[in-house]
Amino acid sequence: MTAEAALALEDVGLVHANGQRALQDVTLRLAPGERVAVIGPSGAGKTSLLRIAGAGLRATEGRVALLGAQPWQLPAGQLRRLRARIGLIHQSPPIPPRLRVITAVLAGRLGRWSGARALASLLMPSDVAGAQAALARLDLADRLFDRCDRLSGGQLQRVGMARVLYQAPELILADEPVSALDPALADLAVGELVAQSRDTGATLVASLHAVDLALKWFDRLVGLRAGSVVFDAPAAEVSRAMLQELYATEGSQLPTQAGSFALDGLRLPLPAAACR
Ligand SMILES: Nc1ncnc2c1ncn2[C@@H]1O[C@H](COP(=O)(O)OP(=O)(O)OP(=O)(O)O)[C@@H](O)[C@H]1O
Repeated sequence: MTAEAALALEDVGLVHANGQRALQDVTLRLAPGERVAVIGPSGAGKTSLLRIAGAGLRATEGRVALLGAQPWQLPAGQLRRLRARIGLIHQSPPIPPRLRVITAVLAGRLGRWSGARALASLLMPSDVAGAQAALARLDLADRLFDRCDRLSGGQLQRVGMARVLYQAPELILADEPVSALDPALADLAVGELVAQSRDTGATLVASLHAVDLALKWFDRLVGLRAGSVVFDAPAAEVSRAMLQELYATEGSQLPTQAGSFALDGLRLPLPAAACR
């Protein structure tokens, strides 16, 4: 395992505290700036994988290197600083309901600010333009001063994403970031995550339910099923047979933004490779 990978997992396994195995022998290596979508049926282990990648959960087997460090060997202060270089996007962002949108977005940089600046920003938002610009990218600039508990689930998801765009981390880990968005907004939002990675050089890993979104926006797809990597391939090489095998437990349907569709009647604008 060398230091230059943005993320390296080697033979990683995870058994949850209740004995449930979530991951087995997962080996993945991402170069800095790489963009990877993790796809797979429900329960495949996508969330578990991202939590391990973000040093939120410790693997029970194997080795993990994150931005050149081995997170679980760091003292608490260094682990905190490492986590501040990672942007986590959750399906349901853990944002206190009474917080204003602007404060939630500015919180993206709390880990990098001094204690005094962080406290001052909580009392009096310091970078209104910066927060507004991040929200505008997700078509939410008009909700800047709203309270988060006045937002819909999809709006809240976009606030969580704006927070990470504002944070500008080196590694973005997005766990089903667009599950509550309509197809047009989902496309916009995933496009903005990809643009952020292109513009800043950030490495991006996103778990996605919608196969068409993954194929459209990502260079590389990792298919996960029952805790194991079924394939790890450039998007252009992901074939219908590979997807069929990955989603075999879900019948003949592939999950997409436009709704499930039968593999046999594949008419969606998927890259040519996926229609083979
Ligand atoms: N905290 C937990 N305790 C025990 N088992 C868990 C826990 N979290 C997840 N699991 C189990 O680990 C396996 C993988 O779950 P995980 O949430 O990682 O899958 P997923 O691919 O993200 O699923 P989904 O697409 O439905 O969100 C599942 O069998 C799940 O039941």
